[in-house]
Amino acid sequence: MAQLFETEPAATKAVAYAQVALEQGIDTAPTGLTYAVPAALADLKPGERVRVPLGRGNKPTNGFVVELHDTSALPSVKNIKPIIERDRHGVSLTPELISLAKWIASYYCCPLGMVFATMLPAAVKKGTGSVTRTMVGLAAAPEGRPTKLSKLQQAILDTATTRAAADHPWTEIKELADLAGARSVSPVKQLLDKGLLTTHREEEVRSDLDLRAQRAVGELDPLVLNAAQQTALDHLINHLDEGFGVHLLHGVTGSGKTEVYLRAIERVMANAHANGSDHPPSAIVLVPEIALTPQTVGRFLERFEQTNVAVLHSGLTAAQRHAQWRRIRRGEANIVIGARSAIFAPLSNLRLIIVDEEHESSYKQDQAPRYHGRDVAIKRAHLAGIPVVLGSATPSLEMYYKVSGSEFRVSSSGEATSHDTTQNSKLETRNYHLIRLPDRAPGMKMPQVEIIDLSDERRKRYEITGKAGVHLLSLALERALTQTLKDSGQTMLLLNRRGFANYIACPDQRCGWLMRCHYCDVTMVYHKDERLPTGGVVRCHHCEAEQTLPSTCPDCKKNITTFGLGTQRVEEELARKFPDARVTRMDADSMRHGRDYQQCLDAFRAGEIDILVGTQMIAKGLDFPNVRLVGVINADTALNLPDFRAAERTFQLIAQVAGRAGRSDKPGRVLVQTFSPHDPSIQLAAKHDFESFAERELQQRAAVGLPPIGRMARIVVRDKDHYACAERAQTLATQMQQFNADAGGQVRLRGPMPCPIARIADYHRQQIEMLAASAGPLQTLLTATRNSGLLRADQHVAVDVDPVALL
Ligand SMILES: Nc1ncnc2c1ncn2[C@@H]1O[C@H](COP(=O)(O)OP(=O)(O)OP(=O)(O)O)[C@@H](O)[C@H]1O
Ligand SMILES: [Zn+2]
Repeated sequence: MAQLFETEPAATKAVAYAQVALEQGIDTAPTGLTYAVPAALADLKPGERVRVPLGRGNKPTNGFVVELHDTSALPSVKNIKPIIERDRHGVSLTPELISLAKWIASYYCCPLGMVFATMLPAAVKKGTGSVTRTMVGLAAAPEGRPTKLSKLQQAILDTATTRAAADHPWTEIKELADLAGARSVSPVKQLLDKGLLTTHREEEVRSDLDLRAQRAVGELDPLVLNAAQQTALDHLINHLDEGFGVHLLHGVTGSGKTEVYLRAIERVMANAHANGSDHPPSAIVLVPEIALTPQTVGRFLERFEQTNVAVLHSGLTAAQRHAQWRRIRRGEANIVIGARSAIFAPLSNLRLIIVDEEHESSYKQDQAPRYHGRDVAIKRAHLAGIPVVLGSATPSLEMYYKVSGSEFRVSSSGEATSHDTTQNSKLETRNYHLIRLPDRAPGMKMPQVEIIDLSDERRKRYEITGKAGVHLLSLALERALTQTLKDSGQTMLLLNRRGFANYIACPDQRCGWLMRCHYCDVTMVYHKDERLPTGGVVRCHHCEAEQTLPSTCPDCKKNITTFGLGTQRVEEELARKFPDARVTRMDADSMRHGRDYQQCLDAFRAGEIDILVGTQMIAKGLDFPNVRLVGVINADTALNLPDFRAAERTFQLIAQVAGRAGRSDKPGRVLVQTFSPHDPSIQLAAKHDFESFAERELQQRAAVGLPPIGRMARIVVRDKDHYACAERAQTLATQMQQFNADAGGQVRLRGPMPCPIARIADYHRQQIEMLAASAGPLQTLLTATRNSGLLRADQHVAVDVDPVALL
């Protein structure tokens, strides 16, 4: 260290001090470390990405400047290490994003630098695809005496002058020569030698993304909004300049929410000088997973052809993502459509945020920082003082609870009563609005949903055939399929489980052998695969471990049996029963790349597929007018999971997939097969009755203080060593109980206890669950625990605030 100062005193003399948050996240300094700013970097600004030395070995490490100070708050100024250099590609974040990052770091209990790292696409950090071009332009103050110029030299100088006047001061050497009619670049070089032209290096990211190809086709006729759409739009327009507000657009499936978003954005774009900013107005549209929602994206690209749209999602190559980000950062694109992380788009003058399908769990990131894209969107809107629109046919209970100004309070038995929640929520509801689109867009009706009792069905089959056993397709669904095929309509069949069979077992119940993963506490799933000599493979859906299918039980040597449902089995059953139908399966196994979805959906739209079988992937936002039949093979897959949101998920899945039917003037029909025909979430989904479902479910959650009425956080401790895991979890829990008691005991702590899946990928897992009446006490407890050094954000401990996945 000392040497560094002695050898380069002038360059490293500190002109200021910077708080730098390191991307790798340092738990002992969660908000960053102090570094000296050398004279060479005197113009450094907050938000810039820099390289700094770390640790004894001064390992160069990336971080972001959070704040700059004239003096250092640290006692020994001598030992402060200097920043090495700024990011080679000049990457920086806007002040607005710095504020947002600070909130995320504190709310989700994650080191600030890790949040910054998450905000930037990896391709931007690596500079993938960037090339440096040498540009030439007129020299500001030509050196030397004017000399006589050749005709070509003069032509080039004139061209450069004209371009400069037209706001293009810099041109590539070759291009300038071409424009002036010179055959080679030598006259340009001569002018550079004479000092009449000068050079400048410009970085550019090359990528070949053609957004035009992704536009929706058709739908060119301007739609006339129906009354509810118009009311919704008027409401939004009225609030555009009213500052922060959350507007939940609860519109039934096919109610035309997209059209409302489009018009609201049109309005924002038209109002260029609304707030006196130099930058054009901009907007962000979040969609759950772009590969699954190509139609929504297509509609935006179609409508805003003139404006500059950028897309950000995992289907792009690294260079394409980098190029899109640069366009946004430079202000060339001002409408950004993307998945979760697009909420970090570095836009200036942001005026509106839209979160489509806000209930989708894919908005929650499952690694640190474990943020929820929708909630970050709300915070970003709050910081920017602008409206955010959340759209869904099946709103999350979190959002519905907030906007409906619900009367639910945590009951006395739930311990979690607190007066301050009531007051907070009163304050909050003023900014929260509910807009409803109760009917489908003109010309379409909600489909009729029938519930089919599978136990009844089993009995009927037995009476007819004399054979016991479960059939994937009920008689009613079989008949409906036959009819739909005859009418040249299309069908979607949902089964939320991949593979062929999810149980591989010994047929002898006294033996009871069941094939489990070696590394996880779950059963293995059998996948058929004709490309394999064995005809299939047994796979774990949690760690991806694979084995071959055993032919006999390892314990008692009887021939094994496979049972349980899977999409492959449905596909096989359809091939047997409807040999002439064109069937395609759409799940994570059959669709490996973004373009697979695109191809499959294009084929479906073109009518080349009669029956589309798939997991929840097919339930999302798709709009195909010829779908007349939707079948849910088994509505119970999510119902019995050990997760307090099981009913909510079941409701959403059924309501959403049912919503794919009848999206034209032809009526749609939906058949839902279940062993729990009287379950309220299934019953109410069949009636399209979201309100009753929500009221009922909220009442039950209130009774036990669960979210959204109470707030939850969860800590998962994992370790390959069972005892180390249990011990660490116990130490943590004991310490937390103490902190909680010290702070007045406002948090209900549960655990440590094994997670519902107690081992994944050979890691044992223990959890501690926290519930409180509001977020504040959870924050206090987590902060105290972190400050005590017990909550390192390493691979052994995961902190999850507002958890979505509980397994
Ligand atoms: N006012 C209108 N008149 C005629 N058609 C309309 C109108 N508004 C929307 N549509 C059409 O209705 C269909 C459904 O609209 P959209 O996909 O926006 O529904 P949605 O509310 O997003 O539904 P979901 O929640 O199921 O995704 C689209 O094909 C759209 O073009
Ligand atoms: Zn496994």
